[in-house]
Amino acid sequence: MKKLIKDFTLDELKKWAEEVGEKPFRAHQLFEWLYKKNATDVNAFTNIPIELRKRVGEEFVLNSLKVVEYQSDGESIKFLFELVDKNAIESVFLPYSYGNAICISTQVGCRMNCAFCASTIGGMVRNLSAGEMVDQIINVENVTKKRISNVVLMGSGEPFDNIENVFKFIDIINTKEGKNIGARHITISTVGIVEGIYRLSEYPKQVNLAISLHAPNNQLRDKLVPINRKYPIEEILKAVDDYIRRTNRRVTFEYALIEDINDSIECAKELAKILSGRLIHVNLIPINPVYGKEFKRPSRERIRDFYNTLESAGIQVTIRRELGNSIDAACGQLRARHYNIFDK
Ligand SMILES: C[S@@+](CC[C@H](N)C(=O)[O-])C[C@H]1O[C@@H](n2cnc3c(N)ncnc32)[C@H](O)[C@@H]1O
Ligand code: SF4
Repeated sequence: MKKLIKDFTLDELKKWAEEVGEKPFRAHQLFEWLYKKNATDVNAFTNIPIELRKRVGEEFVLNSLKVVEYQSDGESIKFLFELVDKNAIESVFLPYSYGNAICISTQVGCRMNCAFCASTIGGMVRNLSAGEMVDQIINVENVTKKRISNVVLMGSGEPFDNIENVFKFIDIINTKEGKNIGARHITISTVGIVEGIYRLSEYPKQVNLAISLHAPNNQLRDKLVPINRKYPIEEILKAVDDYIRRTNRRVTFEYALIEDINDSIECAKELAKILSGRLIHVNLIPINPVYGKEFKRPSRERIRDFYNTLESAGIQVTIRRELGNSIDAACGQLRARHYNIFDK
């Protein structure tokens, strides 16, 4: 079976070149075509000898994704891709004033079972490889004709449930000869897998960390985020403190606001209390309604009151700019609809 060429780091591709009797600089040339020029057809590699081009074509898949559909709301664009094995994944292109961001998927589905998330409907199918994550960037750039400067791992899947491939992906996109995307422009969002947070503290690249908290106490979080029973809030905060101590980097806490569930002033006060004194920032996300789930978005006033309570308690807080609401933006919805997962 053919391998995906974007699963290879530069060093691995150099090794491959040597194994087939070529000079290591050929790997640099291949990287240039794949990541600087976003080429997906081996015939375009004009500075590579024809024999070697033939070999690359025989041994490797150059593009692992097919664009099935994309929807735009005038700003963001949501993509549905088909993988070589016919599974489907989503990515979202988000233009910001500071540059273009992409929200990528790290798994087909997710096994964490969060109550309000469409990604987990239908369960976890498989991990994505590093190259399949890289290809989300390449394909979105090729369709939009825009360069991506920021990457958030906030699509379907739990990045720390697929940590080796995620670190390899970061290596490939961060490499100067690859996409050359700065580590500080890459954000990993986790449901709070504690071992992953400790691994990230030791990871040499300065990527950002976001924690999906969504509740100020274990009683409520157990219901919304079932993996909390394994990794309760106090264990997550311990790991976050360790991360901040070692990296001196600010951590973001994501809090999806759900009407009458976690949006009371009491919840805001409790949240401020457990987070205060840390180098952190809270990002409030008014929940995206998910087909078949009962959760509702709070009123503007209630969101504002929650925000004000945190701010007056000295917590740095923002409300997420709502891009892509009209396009099934809640992660996993496009894919779930594609496969009629909602009806199963
Ligand atoms: C889809 S997850 C992927 C990354 C990782 N698994 C996590 O939970 O952080 C990215 C973010 O989207 C949030 N999310 C999931 N479903 C949502 C919904 N219906 N509305 C708003 N945010 C949602 C998650 O809680 C998380 O903060
Ligand atoms: S919110 Fe994240 S961890 Fe939870 S089910 Fe969705 S993708 Fe998985």
